[in-house]
Amino acid sequence: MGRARRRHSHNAPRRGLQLLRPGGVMAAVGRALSWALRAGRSVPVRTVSAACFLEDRVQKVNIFPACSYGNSSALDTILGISREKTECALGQHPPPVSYCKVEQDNLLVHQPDEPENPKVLRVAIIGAPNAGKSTLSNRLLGRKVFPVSKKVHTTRYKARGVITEEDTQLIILDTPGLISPKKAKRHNLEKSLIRDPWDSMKHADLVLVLVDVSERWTQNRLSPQVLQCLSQFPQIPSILVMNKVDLLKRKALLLDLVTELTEGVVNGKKLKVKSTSERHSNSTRNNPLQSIQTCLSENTSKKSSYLQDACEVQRGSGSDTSCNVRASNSDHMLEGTEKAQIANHQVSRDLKNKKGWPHFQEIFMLAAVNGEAVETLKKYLLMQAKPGRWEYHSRVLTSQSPQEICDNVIRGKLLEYLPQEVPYTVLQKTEMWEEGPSGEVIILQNLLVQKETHVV
Ligand SMILES: Nc1nc2c(ncn2[C@@H]2O[C@H](COP(=O)(O)OP(=O)(O)OP(=O)(O)O)[C@@H](O)[C@H]2O)c(=O)[nH]1
Repeated sequence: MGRARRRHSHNAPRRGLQLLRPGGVMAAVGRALSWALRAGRSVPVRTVSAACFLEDRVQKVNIFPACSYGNSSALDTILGISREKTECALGQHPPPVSYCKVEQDNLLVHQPDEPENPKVLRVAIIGAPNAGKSTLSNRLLGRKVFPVSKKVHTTRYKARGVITEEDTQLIILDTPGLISPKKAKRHNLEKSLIRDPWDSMKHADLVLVLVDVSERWTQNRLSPQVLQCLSQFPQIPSILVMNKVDLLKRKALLLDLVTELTEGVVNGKKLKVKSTSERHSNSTRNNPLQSIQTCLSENTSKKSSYLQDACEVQRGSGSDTSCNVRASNSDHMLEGTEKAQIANHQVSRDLKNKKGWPHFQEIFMLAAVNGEAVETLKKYLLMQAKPGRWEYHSRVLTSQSPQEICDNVIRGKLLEYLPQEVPYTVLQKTEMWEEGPSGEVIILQNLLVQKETHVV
């Protein structure tokens, strides 16, 4: 879609694309956005799609009747919210970036205002599609800068989020969900979905592997693509983050999952599972895990409440286990040469029976959606930062342009509310981007679909 969008840079719809019709999908999309963004009402839509405010303010989106683009006198009418209300909303939710591209661009090239002894850590977040990478990134940043939806492949390309606290800068590299080139080809997905996670790894000081523990079929194994990524960059320290713990009814299951996902080894030490009852009675045989706690590291501050409630895992003194996974050249993912395909096949075969990674240095369990234990993870990440130059000015929150954020927010909502494959083929075309009377941004975007049937 990204490539197509770049190609399609003008008003006239290209062959195969339809400008959405009055009262058709447009209205449906209008309603979808309206619901999604809790505008509270939907009104007939003619050719204009949506007006929205950046980021958190997007909930103020109105679907409104067409007006002539750039007609500022119409803006007052279509805004539909009072100046006082807007000012209040702006105060509560300052935007993550300036809505003005030039201003954001200037900030991005601005000399970082680093202190005397700056520290930095670049964290690549990788994982299967829908694991919650963007949700976690947003939580860490404390703002919604990355798109989230319940459908897979919401994130289409890598983007950076920046957290600056005191002398430390964390750069969060949010990536598309890892998928195999075969799958990408089958579903005609953009190359960025294959390329970007690998690119992010190249720039990372630490890799955060996110696993959705609520997903029954994949909760106990890392995907072959994740394993491939890890084995390609074994020198980069990695941590395992088990997400969506809130959805897990039986928290004790976490204990088994940790063992499988780590092959029973964390930070070079064998995990020794010990029940709480064993601690008290010195006998596990007759006492299955009942009330269990975890203690994955000596650093107790890293424990999440889930871990504490779930199980106790004690590190034994065993030595590091060797990993049989052979590294492959990531370039083969991009070039698609015959040699690369053979290498890829070989690695896939090697990884086929492998489920976990025995080189994680820490484990976290959290629920990104409600922020549970995310602060603990953030503190840990800040502590991992090493002396190094900041990359961004402390006022930068993301490397994305305002337009990219807006496109993402709307795409996230389309994915959330339009059925099946429809949102994957919608092209977004921004027609208007203007400041409203109270400093809010009014954005009009046309949504273009590929099939006649999607118009109705
Ligand atoms: N219950 C629950 N849902 C979560 C949690 N974290 C994320 N989600 C939901 O999972 C879905 C996917 O989240 P995303 O952040 O878009 O996942 P992603 O890994 O970025 O997805 P891709 O763009 O496909 O790579 C959304 O509906 C989130 O609200 C969590 O901790 N608990």
